[in-house]
Amino acid sequence: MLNITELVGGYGEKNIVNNISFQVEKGSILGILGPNGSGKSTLMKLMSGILPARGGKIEIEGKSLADFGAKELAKQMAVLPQLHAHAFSHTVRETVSLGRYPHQIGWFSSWSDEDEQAVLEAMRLMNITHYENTLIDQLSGGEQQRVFVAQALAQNAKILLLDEPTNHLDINHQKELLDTIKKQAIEKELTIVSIFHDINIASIYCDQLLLLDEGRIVRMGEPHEVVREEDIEAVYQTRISNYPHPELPKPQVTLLPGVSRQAAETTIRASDFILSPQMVLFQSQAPLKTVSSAVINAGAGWFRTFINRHVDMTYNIDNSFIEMSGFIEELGFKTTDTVGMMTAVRTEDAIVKEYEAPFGSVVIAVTAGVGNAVDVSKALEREVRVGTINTWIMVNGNLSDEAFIQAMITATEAKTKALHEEQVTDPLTGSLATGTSTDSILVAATQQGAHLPYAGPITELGKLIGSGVYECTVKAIELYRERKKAW
Ligand SMILES: Nc1ncnc2c1ncn2[C@@H]1O[C@H](COP(=O)(O)OP(=O)(O)OP(=O)(O)O)[C@@H](O)[C@H]1O
Repeated sequence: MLNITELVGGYGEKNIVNNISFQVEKGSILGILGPNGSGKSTLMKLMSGILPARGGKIEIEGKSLADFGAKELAKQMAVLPQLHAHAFSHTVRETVSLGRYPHQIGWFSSWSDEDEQAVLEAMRLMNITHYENTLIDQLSGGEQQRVFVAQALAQNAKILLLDEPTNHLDINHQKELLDTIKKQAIEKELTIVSIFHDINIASIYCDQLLLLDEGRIVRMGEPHEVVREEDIEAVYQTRISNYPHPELPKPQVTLLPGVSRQAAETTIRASDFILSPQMVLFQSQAPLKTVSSAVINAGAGWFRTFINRHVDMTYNIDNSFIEMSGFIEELGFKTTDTVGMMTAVRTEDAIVKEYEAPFGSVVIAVTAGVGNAVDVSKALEREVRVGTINTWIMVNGNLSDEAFIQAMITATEAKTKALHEEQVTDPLTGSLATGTSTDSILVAATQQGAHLPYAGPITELGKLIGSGVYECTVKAIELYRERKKAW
């Protein structure tokens, strides 16, 4: 375990690092974050003993750094510095072999099998074995970086201090290198401290993060405790936004640019919806922020083309995503820019209406087939039959995340109320239906104009969504029934 207590140090008259205390457990990675000049490299230099501390303690397994001889310390701690000065050129193998110097005895070479194995293993881990006889000077920056990490690994020290290990590396090599380092930390119980400029990568790979500003700790803890909008914005003095990693509980940040091309002013109009037997189509001038349960591009994203495609009742394709993508591309649209839904209902019968309010307006579009409606409270007792009500809520306004979710709740309640009003029953249970078995919903917004933080029925927006979805769903059901009668 590495234990730092009230560490102070700097250059000349000035203390750069002030009163820093933390511990790093075996098998874990601590990431150091902080803006340029915040003292990250100085802290590393103090921890490695390259720069003598002016106050505080650095202990490895309870033993003070000052009590280690140089070679003894090098067996405990390997350092990957930020800059590599080469007085003369070595081959890759020679450079990696330098990592073994703490293990050499006496003045004359005592190269052992263990040394050889450590060098081969380090080159293998960093995937540089094929360069072993190449001169360092002839490698790219990223390749050189992997050689220096290999040198640190060959040292077989229990503590690794890394200053921007992924500097110069492309995204795949960043991942490869950090996967390897993480694996080594876990399997060999290494203690790793690393400086990162990339907050997202640090969040993904580190167990603990330490955020430095002007030589002091602003915050330390697990990534969710440190990668917070307020702290990152204050320390880096830039606007950012937090978002969740799609697969891991590791918060991520993204920049909010100070300069960007002004988005074209966009208004969603019911009159711009095109209804045909093939589909309901709406194309926006600018991308709309969208959350949906569509077949194509479900979830959250920004899209310009919105399709509710008519398919035959018998449509049953294993990979509907690929088939639907083909349909979209054949029409000349881009799948990456399109939200696509399907329905067996006649799409030319879609109900599309526009509702005005002081804040802006909402366009609701509904297709409803209720022949196989479902009483969801009895869903466990009944077999599943396909049926679809597709509801789109498109808002000329700027919605918060809460508003997107509340819009879905409000719309779902309004849909169910419409089914009750129309006395739609579940054909299998005979009770009042609440929806159908594969209903889909979409909320999209221009994110321009009025800020709309909420969309429950207590708000103007919620009132429009509630009454609009109710009205459109009632009309869509009535039209669906008329068509059925006519057949
Ligand atoms: N050898 C030195 N002599 C005097 N001052 C130094 C020396 N090295 C660094 N400094 C100063 O110490 C402060 C902290 O520098 P340090 O390199 O530790 O920051 P850092 O957080 O690693 O920055 P970066 O992200 O730019 O690498 C800076 O103001 C820097 O000018």
